[in-house]
Amino acid sequence: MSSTVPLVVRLLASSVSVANRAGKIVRDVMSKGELGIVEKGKDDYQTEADRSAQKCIIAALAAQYPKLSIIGEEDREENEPEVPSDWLVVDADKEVLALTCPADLQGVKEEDIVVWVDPLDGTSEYTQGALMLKRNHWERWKMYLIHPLISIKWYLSLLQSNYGFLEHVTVLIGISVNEEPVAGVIHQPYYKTMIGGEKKMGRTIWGLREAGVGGFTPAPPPDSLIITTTRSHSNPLVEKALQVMNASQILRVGGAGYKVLQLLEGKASVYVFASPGCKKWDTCAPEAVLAAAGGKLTDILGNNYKYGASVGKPNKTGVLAAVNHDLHNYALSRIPQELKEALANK
Ligand SMILES: Nc1ncnc2c1ncn2[C@@H]1O[C@H](COP(=O)(O)O)[C@@H](OP(=O)(O)O)[C@H]1O
Ligand SMILES: [Mg+2]
Ligand SMILES: [Mg+2]
Ligand SMILES: [Mg+2]
Repeated sequence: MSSTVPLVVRLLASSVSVANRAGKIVRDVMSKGELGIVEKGKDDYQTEADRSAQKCIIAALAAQYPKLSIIGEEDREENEPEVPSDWLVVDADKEVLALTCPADLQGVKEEDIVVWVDPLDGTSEYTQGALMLKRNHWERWKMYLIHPLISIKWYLSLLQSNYGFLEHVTVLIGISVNEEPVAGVIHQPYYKTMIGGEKKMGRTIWGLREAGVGGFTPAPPPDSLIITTTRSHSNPLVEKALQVMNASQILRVGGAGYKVLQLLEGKASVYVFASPGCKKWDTCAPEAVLAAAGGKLTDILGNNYKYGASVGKPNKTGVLAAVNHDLHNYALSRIPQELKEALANK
């Protein structure tokens, strides 16, 4: 890899390749069927896929960039055992390597960078997707017994709905400099495309400040106000903020990464989550990619989160994001003062 390429660009290119490998780990754990679920707290789970994908990302990046600060969602063991050699990805995405680095980031050193890693965003959807897949095998056989034609149709529709859950899962790598997210990767392990009649699993979306975004086709926001929000972590405050938006539709999906993808692809106008619960690793990469596409992610009060190594990890005052600044302003103007205060005083 050419050392004339500025560090931030090289690190983003490496992160794209590492996220692809981590996505394969996420799929492999699911196919083996042994999820190894651990309950970390209320509505907060971890699986073997979260643990292994994080080990892969951190080991691969630390081996190439030893002075980086890397913060991952999952706890690390005191003496981490060595990872399999094929997890130590050294490739770097060629398209990203060719990007022009913003002038003020050209001299950035490893010591100036904090990388936020969410090895698997949407763990609830990952575990529920697995459960439904298991149930479907049984459902399939039951339906074959009843009527072969009906069963094929039903089975296909059931498969689609399961597949929909797994599509919410993403791998997030966010790169911050001077506390600000400047670049990021959102990898979607279960995104399916057909290339020349062959099925390809997974896609990787990236963004770099001033250079733009890649890995997908951006689309304008929908004509009417469509909100995207949590599927598995709602509460009365979250619902109150949804009511005041006066939206034509509310989409309830998993993961901060997936909700931001919905904004970028024109499926939703605004992402509203008026509650603590998300952490810096949930929002660093999505915020960077969204900003590179001209959008904005803040807390519910309209303030930016900071991503330095010593900041508190929880995003206590929620998330408000939109694909452009006008929509963000509109959504912010709809949030009543008492709701802002309720979150600020939590
Ligand atoms: N009340 C809560 N408790 C724990 N985690 C929460 C939470 N609310 C949101 N999160 C975390 O924020 C991310 C997005 O949440 P949601 O899908 O509900 O929008 C998820 O990340 P992970 O899946 O990486 O843990 C989720 O765990
Ligand atoms: Mg989690
Ligand atoms: Mg997450
Ligand atoms: Mg996670």
